[in-house]
Amino acid sequence: MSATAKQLGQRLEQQTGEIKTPDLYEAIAEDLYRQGYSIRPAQLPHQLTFDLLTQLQSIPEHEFEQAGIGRETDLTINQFVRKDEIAWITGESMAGQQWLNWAAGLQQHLNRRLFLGLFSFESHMAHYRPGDFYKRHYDAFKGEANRVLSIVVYLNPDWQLDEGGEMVLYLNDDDQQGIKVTPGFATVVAFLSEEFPHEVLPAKRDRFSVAGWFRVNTSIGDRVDPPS
Ligand SMILES: O=C(O)CCC(=O)C(=O)O
Ligand SMILES: [Fe+2]
Repeated sequence: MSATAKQLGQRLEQQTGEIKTPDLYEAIAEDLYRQGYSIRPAQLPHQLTFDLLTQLQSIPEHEFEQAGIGRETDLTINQFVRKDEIAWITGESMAGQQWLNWAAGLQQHLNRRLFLGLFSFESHMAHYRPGDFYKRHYDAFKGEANRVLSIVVYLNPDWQLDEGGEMVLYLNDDDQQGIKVTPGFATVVAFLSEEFPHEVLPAKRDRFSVAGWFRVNTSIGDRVDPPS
């Protein structure tokens, strides 16, 4: 291997291998500061990723629910928009708890570095069967001050490029091309919820992921929002 190819290999490895958790938090903070989103291939701790996959695959089919659109009372199920199935993470499983701890660490880091004022976190596991999709959408709407930061991690070992299932992150309303993210093992994506429309393309195989949203505290008077 020539020196340059070797250097390139090393650089790629640095960009795509597992890195220490504080370094990953900082890398995400810097990406968000610079561009409002962060794409970090294969960088979530691999043991955590593996444990989440094992946990997800152990959930009985009947505990998954058809994913809806919108919040609580106005939640609607629209199979033309999304077709995945989800299970909320409550921290009852060891892997779920470790994930919530990881996310709490990220929340703290981002609040310190970027003053985002993130206040609470909600998260679910998702299963997209072959052919499932989630059409272009925003996770939050401007001015509603609820979901501020979205995060998605992918749990799929050996994902091949021709298996589809990419998440396409669009940089604004007019962007029709977007950035395609392969849902490969331990890849982390974070983005400002109000700024980036995105979609999930259908895949040829089962696609497993964890998605989460950080909220700010929007309580007014004694109306508590978020509820927990
Ligand atoms: O799984 C993904 O890549 C993104 C999922 C998503 O956009 C969502 O659940 O809101
Ligand atoms: Fe989304």
